[in-house]
Amino acid sequence: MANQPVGGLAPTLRLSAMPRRLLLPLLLAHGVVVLLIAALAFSSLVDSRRSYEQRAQAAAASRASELSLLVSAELRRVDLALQTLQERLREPLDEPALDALLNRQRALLPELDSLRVADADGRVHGPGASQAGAGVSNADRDYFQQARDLPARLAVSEPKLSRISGQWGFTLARRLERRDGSFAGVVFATLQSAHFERLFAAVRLEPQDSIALRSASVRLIARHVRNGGPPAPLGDNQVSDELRRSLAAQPDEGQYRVHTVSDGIDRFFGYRRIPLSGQYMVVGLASEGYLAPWREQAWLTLGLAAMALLALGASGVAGVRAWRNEAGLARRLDEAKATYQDLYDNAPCGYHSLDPEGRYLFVNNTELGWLGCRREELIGRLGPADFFTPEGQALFKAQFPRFLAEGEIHDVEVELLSRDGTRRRVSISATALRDEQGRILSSRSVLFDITELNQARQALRALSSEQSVMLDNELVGIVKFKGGRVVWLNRAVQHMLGYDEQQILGQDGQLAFADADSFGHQVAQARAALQAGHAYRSELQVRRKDGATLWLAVHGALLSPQSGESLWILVDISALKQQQAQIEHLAGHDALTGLPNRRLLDDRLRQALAQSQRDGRTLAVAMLDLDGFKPVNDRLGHAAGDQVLVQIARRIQQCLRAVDTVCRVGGDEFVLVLPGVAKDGEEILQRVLASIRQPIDLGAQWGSVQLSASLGYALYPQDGSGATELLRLADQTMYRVKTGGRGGIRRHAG
Ligand SMILES: Nc1nc2c(ncn2[C@@H]2O[C@H](COP(=O)(O)OP(=O)(O)OP(=O)(O)O)[C@@H](O)[C@H]2O)c(=O)[nH]1
Repeated sequence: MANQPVGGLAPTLRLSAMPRRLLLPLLLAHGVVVLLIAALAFSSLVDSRRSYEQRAQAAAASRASELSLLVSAELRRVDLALQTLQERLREPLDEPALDALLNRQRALLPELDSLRVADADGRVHGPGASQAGAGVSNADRDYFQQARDLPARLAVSEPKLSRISGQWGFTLARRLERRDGSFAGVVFATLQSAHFERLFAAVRLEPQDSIALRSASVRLIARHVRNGGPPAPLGDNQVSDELRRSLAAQPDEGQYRVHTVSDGIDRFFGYRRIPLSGQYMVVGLASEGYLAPWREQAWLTLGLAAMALLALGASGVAGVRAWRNEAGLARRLDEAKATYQDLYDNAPCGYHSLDPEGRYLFVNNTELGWLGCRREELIGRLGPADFFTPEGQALFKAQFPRFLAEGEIHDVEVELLSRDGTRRRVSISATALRDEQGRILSSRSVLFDITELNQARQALRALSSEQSVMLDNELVGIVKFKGGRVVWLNRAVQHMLGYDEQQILGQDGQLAFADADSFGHQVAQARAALQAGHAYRSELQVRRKDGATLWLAVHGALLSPQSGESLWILVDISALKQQQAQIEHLAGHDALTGLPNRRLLDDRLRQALAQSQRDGRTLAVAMLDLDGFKPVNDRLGHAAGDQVLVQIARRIQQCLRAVDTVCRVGGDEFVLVLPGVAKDGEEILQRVLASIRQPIDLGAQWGSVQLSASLGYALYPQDGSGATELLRLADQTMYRVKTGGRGGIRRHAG
């Protein structure tokens, strides 16, 4: 099963997918908007251009109409003149009169190239006619024939090159009739193309606009293009097909658009037929001029569209960058999510979220491992309480109301029982997530495995209790000093010293010492050792509260140089000391009689010698051997012999002074050391022998015995100077007594 998303992080992390999903629609939307703007701009421009074109065509038609009126007015004036002449010439005039009449009329029409009359044969009359073309017949001219054949109408010629002036123009003519109505010729006026060209030049035009006057058969009469262009092919009837088609459909007026062949310029044309002459006024407005505002508008529109597209492009780029950034952010968020998921799942603690019924919503891998379950076995089905031991469940029940009330619990310790029966002690802390009404929606918990901690804690507890027992024992005193004052002590110390705790706390320890000097001496020694980093060991004889003394083995160590705390262990070694004394006593004394033995004799004798050497007084060393002791043993037994020895020893002691020493050095041999004897000390020795000779009562079992002793002695410094020598001399002397009959006393005699 795939890892579930980390509970609280999941909603945030899911946002990261949104920009990626939206990118394509966003780009498409950008594309649509771009197309829309382009389409709008295009459509606007097309509409606008069409409008400009329509306006151009309308303007062309309008201009054509205006100019046709202008030309028509010109022609009408000429026609009026022709009609006037028509009337006046009903009566034949002689040449001079005719010339005068024509001149008067011509003076009124300066635009005319010529105003003449042709007789019925076509011969021209009038001013300048004879010079210009005498004898020439105009009877072949179209206007002549028209005027002759159509009496009521103004005859209009096709454009022609004047035979007289050599200029292009056309002729208007009227029939002349005599009074009887017979044909008398024609009166005709010629207008030069140049006149119309000048007329047209006065019209305000754009540079490439054109104005043309064409005959009824569309031959070019006059043409004006403001900025010139190729020479006009006057008299030519080469026109565009569009014009011909338009004229076929609309002979009086119309519009069309065409690419002018002669100068290659695109124009909107309007034409208007001049009713009087049947000629056509054709005005061409160059698209370049007429569409100039549209072009400006087009540029403006295109500029705005371009700016809009740029802005859109920029926003698109920014959007893509933002997406990239967001994609990067999403990737980082995904990585962070993976990291957190990993942390969540593999954290060294258990995490879970529960629904309000206490069932798992989320659980991490660590906790799953603890429970020995798969995630799908738990989610929505079981809760952690299902894995608690009965004690844990009881604790959970007890804690749950508090959790509901406070919304959190901390460090509740329970035991989890995994599927395989493994017990694991965990510490649970949980917080509740509530809705606005305060109802619990879910809870989040963290569980720490404290199995080892608990074991350590139990071990520590056991150790602590062991330590308490140890510390609280009655035998080993433990006391802690800080700053030279007792800050803690155990009961053993109280028992040892006979003080209660409060009497010792805060004291410096002097109360256990007999005097301030010995205390000060100990403190100085201990301080020196501790400051040198050593433990301090010593055996001290201290004084109890009741005045009794006891021996303590003291072991002190500095706990912390910074705090100056030291711990002291006190062991009551009074009994040990006593035993030591006994052992030492035994080592130096005879076990049966309690008298010093030979080992101690050496010390005592040397001490006595030294003393005698110092004070110059006489030292007597005597060797005493019982007489007939063996028979006591033999007769009464060894035990009786022992009793005899004990009593003899006591008697000797009783005879001696405190400064004297009696040692048992053999079975029934004794050495007596008598320092500072007056004369030779024999008096004391005699008293000893007398004491020995008294009957010895051995009780009902053995009765009494009576013994004597032989004693030989030597004096220091008179007889010898060293201990060995004195002993040897005394021994030799005693043997002499023995051999001399026993039971006597004798001094070594040189
Ligand atoms: N009961 C007893 N007898 C001991 C002890 N030490 C030695 N003896 C005995 O003391 C006796 C000493 O021998 P001797 O000195 O020859 O005995 P004596 O009978 O006094 O002889 P003289 O010195 O020659 O008079 C021996 O029999 C030892 O066995 C002891 O501690 N207790």
